Amino acid sequence: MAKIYDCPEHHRLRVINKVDCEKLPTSFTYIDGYVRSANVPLPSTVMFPCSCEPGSPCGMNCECMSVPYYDADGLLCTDYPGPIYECNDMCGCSSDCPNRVVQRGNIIEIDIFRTKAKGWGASTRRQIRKGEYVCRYTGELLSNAEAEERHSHDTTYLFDLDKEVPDGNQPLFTIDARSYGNASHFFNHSCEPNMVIRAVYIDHLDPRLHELAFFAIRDITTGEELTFDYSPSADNVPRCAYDNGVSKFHCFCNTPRCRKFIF
Ligand SMILES: C[S@@+](CC[C@H](N)C(=O)[O-])C[C@H]1O[C@@H](n2cnc3c(N)ncnc32)[C@H](O)[C@@H]1O
Repeated sequence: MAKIYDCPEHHRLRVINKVDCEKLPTSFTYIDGYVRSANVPLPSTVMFPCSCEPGSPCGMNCECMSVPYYDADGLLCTDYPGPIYECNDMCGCSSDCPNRVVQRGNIIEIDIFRTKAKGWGASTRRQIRKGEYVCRYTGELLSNAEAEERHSHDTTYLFDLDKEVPDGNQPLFTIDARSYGNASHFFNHSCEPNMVIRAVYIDHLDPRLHELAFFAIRDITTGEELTFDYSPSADNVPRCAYDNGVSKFHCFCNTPRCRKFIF
């Protein structure tokens, strides 16, 4: 009973259901950017330009490349865990600068498909190289308090903007992808994922409001499900902590190193 339909309202997403008669929920609206709550300020606009030759791409001597986030092909150096500072509107460098990746937008076409045990999931329509940028995490930009109040029972669509928040401190803002978002709304959890998420700064340097972008951490084959680890620090938590009932979300990622629970 394979059903495949193009979703004009969901941009380039193609929806495939070979499992049941479920259709994509109409409560979800596709957006590539953000819906900003009144409680979220605009980011502070302080930016620093690099000093590269106008019109040419940055070279390895440029101060913005002193931490090489990307290689010459625009692939993320996946061992680098920190935030990425891309060249911005004040920089003179050209649009093909290797330090302008996320800002060029995503070019990977993604299918939404019905999984057997995890609801909807997302897969790639073409091969993705290790380090390749996949897409941003988009949705409603809320204050952390607003997000907690809305979804205290199920936080799986919430992404705290906490990449620069010291351990133990609360982030100020959160992205909620439950009702608005792009293909990342459908990214499921895996204990052995094929993507990571990184903080990215493009047109501002406000640490409270960094962007979030997904990158492949290994080569991904055509048709493969796109996944990330919802709880990466849980790798260090002994399984007995889950067995003792601390966690409640069962994981069906079905990978050899599955932790059995998402969190
Ligand atoms: C952010 S949503 C992902 C998209 C979702 N599958 C859907 O149908 O819209 C997170 C939800 O997907 C399901 N999910 C994601 N990863 C899972 C996994 N590894 N095992 C079981 N359920 C999973 C859970 O229901 C979770 O609350």
